[in-house]
This record gives sequence, structure tokens and C-alpha cells, in this order.
Amino acid sequence: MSPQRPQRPSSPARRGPSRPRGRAGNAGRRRHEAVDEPAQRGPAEEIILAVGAPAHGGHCVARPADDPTGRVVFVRHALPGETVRAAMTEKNAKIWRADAVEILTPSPDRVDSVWPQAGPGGVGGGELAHVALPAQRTWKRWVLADCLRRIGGPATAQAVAALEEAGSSGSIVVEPLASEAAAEASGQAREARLAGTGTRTRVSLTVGPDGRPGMHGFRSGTVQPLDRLPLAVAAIEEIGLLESSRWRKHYRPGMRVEAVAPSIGEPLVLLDDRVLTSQAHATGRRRVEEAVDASGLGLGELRYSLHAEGFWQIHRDAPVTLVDRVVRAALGQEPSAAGTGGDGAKALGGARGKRVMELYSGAGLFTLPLAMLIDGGELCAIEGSSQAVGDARRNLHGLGSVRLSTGRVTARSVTQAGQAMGKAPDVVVLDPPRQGAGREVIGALAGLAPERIVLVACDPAALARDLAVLLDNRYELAAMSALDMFPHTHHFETIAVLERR
Ligand SMILES: C[S@@+](CC[C@H](N)C(=O)[O-])C[C@H]1O[C@@H](n2cnc3c(N)ncnc32)[C@H](O)[C@@H]1O
Repeated sequence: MSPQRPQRPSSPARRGPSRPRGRAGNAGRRRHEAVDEPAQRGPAEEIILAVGAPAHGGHCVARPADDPTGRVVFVRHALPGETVRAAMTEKNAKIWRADAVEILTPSPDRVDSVWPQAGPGGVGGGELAHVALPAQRTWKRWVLADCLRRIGGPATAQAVAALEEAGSSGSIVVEPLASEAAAEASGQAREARLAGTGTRTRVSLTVGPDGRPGMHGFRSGTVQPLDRLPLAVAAIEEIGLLESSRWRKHYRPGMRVEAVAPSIGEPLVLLDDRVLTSQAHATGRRRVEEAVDASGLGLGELRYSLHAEGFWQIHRDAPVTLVDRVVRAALGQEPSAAGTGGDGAKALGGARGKRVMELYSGAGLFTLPLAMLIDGGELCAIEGSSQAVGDARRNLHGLGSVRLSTGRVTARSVTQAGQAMGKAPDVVVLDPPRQGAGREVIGALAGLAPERIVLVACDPAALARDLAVLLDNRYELAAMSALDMFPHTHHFETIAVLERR
């Protein structure tokens, strides 16, 4: 997706110069107000930009249209190939940033935003809502390839390009999750247009000074009130957190409002530390129950119980997809991260008796199916949150040979856990937070010399860094897949499988 290689999706093309319609245009004007903080600064400087390739972080690399050799500007709310009028939002010696506020030459991939309040000058967290969903995945594919090349270095980029799944393009396709794939394949224009909305089972808001809940403006401390939550599942929209007077009376400026819609039972709402039902009644319930279909692994439905505020994969299809991919990648005979379906139980026939280490294990999303499949083997997991470890203990109750430790994942704790296992683990699964595991942890992990490592990454820059260290430490890349787990944002998830040389 670039001026040279524009993608042509099935989305309706917008012809001729146009302002982003409706609220996006208004949001553009609002942006000037945001830029004006403090108020005496005057209107934002505007600039005409020729927009180039997407870059990590949800923006594109652009240059002034009348000076293509000029300064690079990171522009949001634009698309590769467009010419836009942009309002500068940050300009200093290091970086220039801008928001596209008028689209002079629209890309065929531009659509009416599914979340105008996340448009120019709006809240963060929906920065690709103006991009057709297939083109969002192309955007992310480019960003992944760019991070692997720039941050991982030539050896990392070559290792990825050599994978069968990278195909002739040499890059990894970012796949839709089941809901989006079904909506896009439905043949229904409305369903396809709204694909990727209504998928988030967790939503986090802040109450603004006026008592209305909203989200922070992008790179701003100001809470902007919201009038819709288009990315949230219907069960959260229906609670009426934004408009209902029954909620307003509970709100105080600065309060955090978290809505949690588990796959089993009623949603819960957390107001700072208080837990309320979806009807705004106080409740002693602090836990939610989640069901994950692991029949593809021959395990049927898995049940999890966790604290409502605990970490859980946010897209409604993410737990089932990740469990299937990660467990197959860890315990399958073939080191594939790419495929789902097929006879999981057969593919996992060799799992019994395996020795597994899991880092950053949360409430046990992967730990439970791994422990069930290695029957007679050994599993050692490390997780930093004691609450999550308590949840995992409960979820794994009765499964033998599992050691769940609370503590930071560090080079030392990884080495000690390896020593405690006695013999090198057969496989290590790690799902670190956004910043990745880091050079030292990865180095210690490589020092344990497991046959296989499954690295789950939600940030392509961190993935590239961690991967480069593994490739330098006697591991080779065996498989990689990428999943569009955060539609309408720039985020996505990657699973890399490495084998010891
Ligand atoms: C991306 S989540 C993955 C959890 C689990 N795999 C899942 O999918 O539900 C990352 C987990 O790492 C934990 N964590 C973050 N930093 C950590 C650290 N330095 N040491 C140990 N755990 C950490 C968090 O508490 C969180 O549970």
C-alpha cells in the first residue's frame, strides 16, 4: 500500500477532493482547539502533504507536497497515496506530526469512518477507522515488514522472507479473525462495512471534568466525552454507560470506568474499585467466567475464572484463535504457526510428557490447554501479577506437574526456573507485554536451549528486537503468522516459532 503500489479493495471509492464527512470534519476543527492548548497559541499551522507508506504507530510518512525532498511529517488519519491538508500537532527539532483535516486526493481505500470521534483531533484507539478493513491489514503487513527490516535487521528480514507463508511478496499476511472474515465474506454491504466493530469485550473510560465519560484525546491529557462505543461488543453498548442517568449519579471526575463483558454471564462495570452489575447495582461479584472452545485441540470447551479487572484478550475471537495457534505451535509435530483447523488431537499426538516453560502466563489462557496436553510432562510458568497467578491456580486446579510462580520475568528468574526444571524444557512459550521480553530475558531463554520457542508479540517493533536476539543465539525461524486482533487500530498480534539449530 503506497503511492506506487496502491491496494484496491472492494470498498467504495470516494471520488474527488473531499473533507472527511460528518463528524470527522467537525473533529478536524476540534483538533485545532486541542492544538491550541493553551488557548493563546492561535490556530494550528496547516500544510499540504503527499502521503507515503504507513509507519509503526498508526501514522503515515508524508512530505510537504511542494517540497518532496523536505522534512518528513508523521501524519495521522491519512492513507498512502493521498494528498491532504494537515494541521500540525507537534513540531520540534526531532519530530513533526500532523493530523489530516482535509482530503484533497482520496485513496480508494478510504471509507466513512466507523468511529468519527477517533478521527482528527479525537480520541486515541481508532486511528485506522477511516481505512477499509482489508486495507488496514495491508497497512499492518507493511508495518510488520518494515519493523522486521529496520529494527530486526537484514538477517531477521531474510529469515521471514524465506518462510513458505511469506510467499512471493516475502511478507507475512495479517489475517482477519473469524468475525471479520465472516462479515467480509457475507456478501452483505452493511455487514462488511461494519466488520471489526462490536468485537471488544473490555472497554476502559475516564470520567471528564464535566462528569461525562470519555477517552483521552490522542497524546493529550484532556478527556473527550464520547457518544458511542462502536468497537465494544453489543453487551457493553447496551449497558448505556455514556447516556444513562442511572450511571451518571455514580460518576466523579477522574474516575476510571471499565466495562467487562465475559463470554459467560452478565457484564460487570468497575468504577475505580467498586464493582457494579450492568444495571448499576453494587455486587459482591468480582470474578468473571470465560469459555474458550478448544475442540480443535481435542480438548472441548475450556473454562476460566478470573478477576474482572485481570488481563484477558480483548477481541471476542482472540482467546479461541490464540489458544489454537499457540498450543499447536508449541506442541505440534510440525512447527507451524500459520494454520488452524485439521485434526488437532492427531497433530498433537507427541505432546504427552513434554517439558514446557511459559513466561508472562496471565490467568492461564495457554497454561491450561498446555498442561492438559502434556499429561505426565512438566510445566513451569512465571507471571508478574499475583492476582493473575491466583486465577491461574484456580483454573489449573487438579492438574499435576504444574508449577506457577509469581515474579518478574528477568534473566535471573528464567535461568533459575530452568535450573529448577532439572533438564532443558522442550518448549518455551512467551507472551510478553508491549515492550517485549528484551535482550537479557531472551538471552537467558536461549541459554536454556529449548528445542522450540513460541514468541507471541503484540508490538512489531518489540517482536523484531526479540527475534533478532534469538536468531543471533542459535535459533532459526520456523514459522510466523499475524492476526488482526485489534481492527480499526494500528495494533496486531504476531506469533513466531523458532527452532534450535
Ligand atoms: C500480554 S499478557 C499475556 C497473558 C496471557 N498469555 C494471556 O494471553 O492471557 C502479558 C502478561 O505479562 C504479565 N507481565 C508483564 N510484565 C511482566 C514482567 N516483567 N514479569 C512477569 N510478568 C509480566 C502481565 O501481568 C500479563 O499477565
